[in-house]
Amino acid sequence: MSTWDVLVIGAGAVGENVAGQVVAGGLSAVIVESELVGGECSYWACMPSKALLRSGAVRRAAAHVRGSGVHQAEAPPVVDRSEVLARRNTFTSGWDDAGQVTWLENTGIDLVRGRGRLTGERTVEVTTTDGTVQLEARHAVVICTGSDAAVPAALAPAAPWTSREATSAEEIPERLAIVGGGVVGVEMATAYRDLGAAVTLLVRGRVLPGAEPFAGDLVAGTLRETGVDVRTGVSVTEAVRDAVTGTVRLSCDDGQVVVADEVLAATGRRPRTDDIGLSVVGRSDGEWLDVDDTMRVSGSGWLYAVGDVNHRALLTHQGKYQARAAGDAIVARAHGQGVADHAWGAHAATADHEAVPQVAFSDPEVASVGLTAAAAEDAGYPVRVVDYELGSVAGAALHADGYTGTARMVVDTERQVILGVTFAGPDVAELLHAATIAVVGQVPIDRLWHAVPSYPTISEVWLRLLETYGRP
Ligand SMILES: Cc1cc2nc3c(=O)[nH]c(=O)nc-3n(C[C@H](O)[C@H](O)[C@H](O)COP(=O)(O)OP(=O)(O)OC[C@H]3O[C@@H](n4cnc5c(N)ncnc54)[C@H](O)[C@@H]3O)c2cc1C
Ligand SMILES: NC(=O)c1ccc[n+]([C@@H]2O[C@H](COP(=O)([O-])OP(=O)(O)OC[C@H]3O[C@@H](n4cnc5c(N)ncnc54)[C@H](O)[C@@H]3O)[C@@H](O)[C@H]2O)c1
Repeated sequence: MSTWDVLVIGAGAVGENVAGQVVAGGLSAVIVESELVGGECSYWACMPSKALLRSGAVRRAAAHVRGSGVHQAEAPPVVDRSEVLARRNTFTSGWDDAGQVTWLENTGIDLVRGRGRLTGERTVEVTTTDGTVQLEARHAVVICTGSDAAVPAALAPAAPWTSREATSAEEIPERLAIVGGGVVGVEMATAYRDLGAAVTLLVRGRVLPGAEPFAGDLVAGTLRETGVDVRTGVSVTEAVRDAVTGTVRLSCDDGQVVVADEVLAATGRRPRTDDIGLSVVGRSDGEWLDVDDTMRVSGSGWLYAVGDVNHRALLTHQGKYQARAAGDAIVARAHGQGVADHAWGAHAATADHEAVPQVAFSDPEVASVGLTAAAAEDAGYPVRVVDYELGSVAGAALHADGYTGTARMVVDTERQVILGVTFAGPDVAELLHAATIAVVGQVPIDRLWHAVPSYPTISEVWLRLLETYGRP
């Protein structure tokens, strides 16, 4: 039995951050990884997907500025597929984790390669290529095993692509059907359209159902205008792959049939907690893990669950935020120090509840933080919603000819603070952090009038939103 202060299972971005945080706090840490150090985000999610999207986004942006030399009729698709894929491959380091392993070594984090499983209080067995090893933690075990794509039963017989195949593909299918209109669905519809595939997006409800409705409508409309066959309110009931040609035939509940060369299941995630020994803490394998705000698994004093696996916010930046809180809480508890687990305390991931930022890098982008108008009303806040057309802002008009987009601010009228903001339009991603600061800081509306946006930037929409709301 080898012993460390903290044992982390899963070396995705989140596990790495937990381990880094506890080592910085003076504890020893070992991390157990069954695939690639760096996890989903580095090799099959954020990085390759954004790399696939970037070239098309640049070409689109140029096509919307007269005189750039790129004409609207020329974009999409991108000019050079193989260059896009090659650029994507540099961001995944060719699916080689040597660079991340060097980071672990330089940070003083030990690595055991293999599959980890809880065997008792603070003990983990790792199945390696050479057999099993037993590890023990003095203070805490942290589960950071992430999530896998959830494939609906109706699609499973056709062995669909998941986000892994979509982000690592070396060939672009001529016809790609995508099932699911969440973030993966719209981002991959945008990327594969830009790469020249004929894309059909099959959505059982609305596009981007978690966002403000105008955002999903704008994305659906733009995808349609640029050649994507977007069908909403439709469910796939059967999927069959032809054994000879490899083509996939999808039958839908409205009687339509879609034939494609490949189908992508973009239908959400399931926890990677199969067979990891959760009975040790009275839980069942295969469950999402409920945690308190310091990421401690409910009812346990030593087991933490951080990142996707706790299902609080399935985003890299939010998982890393949780990792900083949990890592520092583990260090404080190990040293017998107090833990600031009150709302917005140093050891509490309070922002997970009502202040999560997210950008969908679709065409156009959707950037949001905090509560939508509907979520704020459901939560019982007294709400006033303020909308402003981004195209009327001078900076946006300069940014792109015919700029189309909308900004929404959701205000708590009792406290006069902002509960949520959504921007939908070209290149809005970088606008988001100002909104995040306003929401997390609960900056009073009357003080925001003194935060002057530079002229002529798209950020001037802040002033327009305030003017529309009226000075309190
Ligand atoms: C297509 C796609 C695009 C995305 N884009 C973005 C984006 O742009 N921005 C964003 O913020 N988020 C994005 N996300 C979400 C983001 O990828 C996840 O939130 C993030 O990867 C979660 O990190 P994690 O460390 O919790 O889990 P993971 O990255 O999944 O890491 C878990 C690690 O644990 C290992 N593991 C699992 N079980 C065991 C075991 N028993 N023993 C040992 N090791 C184990 C796995 O091999 C893996 O390396 C995207 C997701 C997808 C699918
Ligand atoms: N840019 C980003 O931040 C980014 C990009 C991609 C993914 N992610 C994260 O990864 C996670 C997974 O993304 P996702 O798009 O797979 O999940 P999601 O939950 O965002 O969307 C899944 C969609 O599939 C639909 N769906 C579920 N089951 C279905 C079925 N049987 N048939 C038809 N439709 C079905 C749902 O209604 C939903 O609209 C998300 O939590 C997301 O936040 C983030």
